[in-house]
Amino acid sequence: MTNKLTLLDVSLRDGSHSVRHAFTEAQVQAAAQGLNAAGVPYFEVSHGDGLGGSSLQYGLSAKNELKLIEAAASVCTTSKVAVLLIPGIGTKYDLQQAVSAGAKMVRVATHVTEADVAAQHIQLGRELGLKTVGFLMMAHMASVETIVAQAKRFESYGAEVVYVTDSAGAMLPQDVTERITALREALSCEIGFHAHNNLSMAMANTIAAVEAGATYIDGSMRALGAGAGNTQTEVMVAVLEKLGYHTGIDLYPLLDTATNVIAPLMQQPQEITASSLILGKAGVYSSFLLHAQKAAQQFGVDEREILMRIGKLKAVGGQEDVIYEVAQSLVKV
Ligand SMILES: CC[C@H](O)CC(=O)C(=O)O
Ligand SMILES: [Mn+2]
Repeated sequence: MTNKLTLLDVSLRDGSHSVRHAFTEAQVQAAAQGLNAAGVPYFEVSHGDGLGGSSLQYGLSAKNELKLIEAAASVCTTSKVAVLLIPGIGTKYDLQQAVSAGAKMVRVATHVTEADVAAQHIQLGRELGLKTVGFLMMAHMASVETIVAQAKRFESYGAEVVYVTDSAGAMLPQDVTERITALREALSCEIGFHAHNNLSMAMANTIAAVEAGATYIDGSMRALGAGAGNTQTEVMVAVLEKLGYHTGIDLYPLLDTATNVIAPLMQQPQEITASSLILGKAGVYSSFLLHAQKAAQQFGVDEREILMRIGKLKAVGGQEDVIYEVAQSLVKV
């Protein structure tokens, strides 16, 4: 088994949820400069919900994401800019625009049982010469057999890497090991893993993933991401190197960027709060957290109750409007 890993930093995309999609060009460019100096192979830039996500349903972006992609790409000599594309939110046209702005990788994301909606977008990624990745979200909601079947679809469309995505931060190391091992056995392409820290399992799950054969791993600086955030990139580099893996990343420029660029822009500490813990416990999409907080305030109800109900309803990405319906139903008359 190889000990070489490819790290992808999601601070400037998953972190967009945490700052309510308010990144500026200057912030993105400063972070991009640091990631490039550290030799991080790929980093993602876009609205938190991917290309085309800026909307009332998901939250309006302060700045045009194409300008953010351009600002990032213009300072990269070795690192490559990645974009997330959720079919139905982003379009093929959005992807073409992102490529003109400098994107070199696309991650086409679907709910874990809906890989079939990604065929055209994955094919387009390959036609455009992008590194093309399939991203199976809410992976805790499907059995190992289902994930394998869905991942095979991504691979058949042309995905070069398939990710297991723990969107709700609900998985335990054993769940990760089972899923990555099964994909490793069933697929020829590389396997990736994306964690959320809602149950404080992000690093443990990341280690389980690489030990089971994942070679693409996500993280975010200072853990800046939805819910309790992601595996912390700078910590992950130190831990993985200590375990004998090779990331090719220079730790000091990464630490400087986390300290001087990311920490000052954070709107709240990236910690495990009562509500982010409930995300993990109930298996709720991490990006629902701030929407649930807003709905709880608006209707005067307990945000933990909203999240528990959302978990029972098995709501998935794209159903943010259900959060407000649930909040309203909890109002005592
Ligand atoms: C809303 C898209 C989502 O944030 C993608 C992702 O990072 C995940 O599912 O964890
Ligand atoms: Mn995420």
